[in-house]
Amino acid sequence: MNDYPSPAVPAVELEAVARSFGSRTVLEGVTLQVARGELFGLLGPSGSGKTTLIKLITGIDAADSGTVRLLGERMPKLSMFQRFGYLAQSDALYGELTAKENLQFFASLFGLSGTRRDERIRAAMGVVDLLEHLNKPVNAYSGGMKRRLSLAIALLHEPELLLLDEPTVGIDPVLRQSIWRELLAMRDRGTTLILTTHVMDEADKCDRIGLIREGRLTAVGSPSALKAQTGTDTIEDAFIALGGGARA
Ligand SMILES: Nc1ncnc2c1ncn2[C@@H]1O[C@H](COP(=O)(O)OP(=O)(O)OP(=O)(O)O)[C@@H](O)[C@H]1O
Repeated sequence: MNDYPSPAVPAVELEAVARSFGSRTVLEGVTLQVARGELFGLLGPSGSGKTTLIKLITGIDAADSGTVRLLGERMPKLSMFQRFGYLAQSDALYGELTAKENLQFFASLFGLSGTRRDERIRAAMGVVDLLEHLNKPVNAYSGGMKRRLSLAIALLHEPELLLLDEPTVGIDPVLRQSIWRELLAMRDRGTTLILTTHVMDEADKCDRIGLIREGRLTAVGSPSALKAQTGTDTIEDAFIALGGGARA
């Protein structure tokens, strides 16, 4: 018996999830299923609860009520840590170390070693176009390079599920396109991807989008279904019609 769930088990299942900080309700009544192999985008104004929701899915944070399941397992659960890749909104890197040393450190956490580790480091750094900067200390990296290195770390162990919080912020348009080609190729190989974005043309590339407003999931559907539902031609107009509004 392997420990992979059957494809019938959703990648992520949220049931009536709620989370508050003090007296402030940040998420309420969030129910959602993301299928395995799906590319799912979370959209919503700044402060609407996207990052909080991603953290609940990773198990970094726990819901106050409701259930969060990841690959069939009730979260939070520490042993699930190797099963997904997570790109946090802010980069968590060791500045004094080189990129390669950072990658080696995370590889050991993910249980990668030997030739496979070296191959994966080169492959992940190739995706983000940083191979020639492998031996540079991270302190000498630009903000965009740090973001790309963080993405390489999230991809390092070829996880079956990737959670990416604003993956292309600070990345130039050319590289953004090549990263998106890779994200779509991963999806086509069966990886589940859940990401947050404020970029409408990125939202358009998702299989389905969930719109969050003030902690509630207000609409879920494919980009074309959301456009049809609102009688709009662009996902940006659909987003506004569905109450997405401007950034707070
Ligand atoms: N640990 C915390 N303690 C208190 N408040 C928090 C905490 N984490 C998040 N919040 C609050 O919860 C709300 C939602 O934050 P969250 O980061 O989930 O929003 P977001 O949709 O990801 O925003 P952005 O698009 O700007 O990243 C915000 O008002 C934020 O201040």
